[in-house]
Amino acid sequence: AASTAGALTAAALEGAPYDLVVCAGIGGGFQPGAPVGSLVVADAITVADLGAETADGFLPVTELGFGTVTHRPPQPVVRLACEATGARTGTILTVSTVTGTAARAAALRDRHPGALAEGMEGFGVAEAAAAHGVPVLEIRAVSNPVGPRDRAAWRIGDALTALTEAFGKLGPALESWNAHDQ
Ligand SMILES: O=C(O)c1cccc(C(=O)CC[C@H]2O[C@@H](n3cnc4c(=O)[nH]cnc43)[C@H](O)[C@@H]2O)c1
Repeated sequence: AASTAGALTAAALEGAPYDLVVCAGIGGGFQPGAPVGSLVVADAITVADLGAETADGFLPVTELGFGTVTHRPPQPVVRLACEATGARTGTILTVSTVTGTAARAAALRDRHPGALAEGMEGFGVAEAAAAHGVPVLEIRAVSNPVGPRDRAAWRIGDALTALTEAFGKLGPALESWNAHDQ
């Protein structure tokens, strides 16, 4: 969030503001929707653990009466990105603790039925972009299943290769999008 805000501020001060912020990285995939090696583009970027724990369960900040928990990338950009890269689309959760048990994965799926992936940066990046009035896109290549911690199941190299290939297609596809028409 801090780096994104700094880059957006610097660009604006130089008179060359950005039209789009792209948050890209590897992530965990909820099974069976997002297998290892697949790509996910967010139609919603949702922070999963920003709130308060109560005796009756978790309350997101919005239910406490403040803040935001979801940012929605522009639909035309999501569609272009999916068409160009073959990515699936769904909610990408932002967590501050990587999920490491089946119980936590199930709890997240119960609370966020549309969740396909989780990562750690998307919501912070989206908050910074929103503060600058710039749209945001999040793309994740799935390096591991969301669930019981199993380092042997990580495929970071394969995920980074998939992400690199996707980026080769994303740039040209996004050039056909006019930020000012959204
Ligand atoms: O130690 C672990 O069990 C563990 C499992 C998965 C990922 C990590 C990381 O520290 C990676 C942080 C980095 O990668 C993204 N990422 C990748 N997989 C996940 C995930 O399953 N849940 C959340 N974030 C993930 C994350 O966005 C960071 O950039 C450690």
